[in-house]
Amino acid sequence: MKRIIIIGYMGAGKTTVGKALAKELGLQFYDLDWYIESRRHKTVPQIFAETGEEGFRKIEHDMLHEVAEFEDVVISCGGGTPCFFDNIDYMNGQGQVVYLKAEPEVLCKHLKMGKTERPLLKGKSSDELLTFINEQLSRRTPFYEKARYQLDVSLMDNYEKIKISVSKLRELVGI
Ligand SMILES: Nc1ncnc2c1ncn2[C@@H]1O[C@H](COP(=O)(O)OP(=O)(O)O)[C@@H](O)[C@H]1O
Ligand SMILES: O=C(O)C1=C[C@@H](OP(=O)(O)O)[C@@H](O)[C@H](O)C1
Ligand SMILES: [Mg+2]
Repeated sequence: MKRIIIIGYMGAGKTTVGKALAKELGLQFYDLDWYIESRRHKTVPQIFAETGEEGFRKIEHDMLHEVAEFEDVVISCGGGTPCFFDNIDYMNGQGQVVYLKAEPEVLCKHLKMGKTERPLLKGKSSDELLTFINEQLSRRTPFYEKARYQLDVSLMDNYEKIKISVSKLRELVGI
């Protein structure tokens, strides 16, 4: 039974790489944010607007316990998932957890390119975004570093190289 769980900061490429990895391995792919949206019939920004971050974190915790029971899956979490409750310890007990790591500048670049709406970053200028990432990343790193595996994707920073990220990830996890 395979269960690979991908964590890391917003913009690291968890959703993108997780999906590509699942496809290559013929495993089912779950993105925790998408799962929450389909179970709650609401978007992540709507949930934040209606229940605040605190409400979102409770839902995220409960939904994590649903998806992390599924077998033969790749699960991509949200950037904050490992940093609340005992989520990271739970994930480590459930599967092979990989921290997708990237430099703040790379995260910033990805976040500006993507279309996904992220309530925590809304309305920030370029400078504010980089400052925010630096601060929040240093608070979150101790949680991310509890992952069993780490893969730095800073040097794999273009679409062709997503394939390389996937094969390095496979090598790392031994799958
Ligand atoms: N290795 C990469 N090279 C270039 N762009 C990437 C790479 N990984 C992700 N992206 C882009 O960065 C944005 C954020 O990726 P996403 O997978 O949503 O990150 P996360 O789920 O970690 O927040 C997306 O627009 C995605 O296409
Ligand atoms: O880092 C965070 O706290 C969040 C990351 C998002 O997921 P991605 O990391 O996939 O963007 C999403 O769960 C929500 O907007 C909160
Ligand atoms: Mg994502």
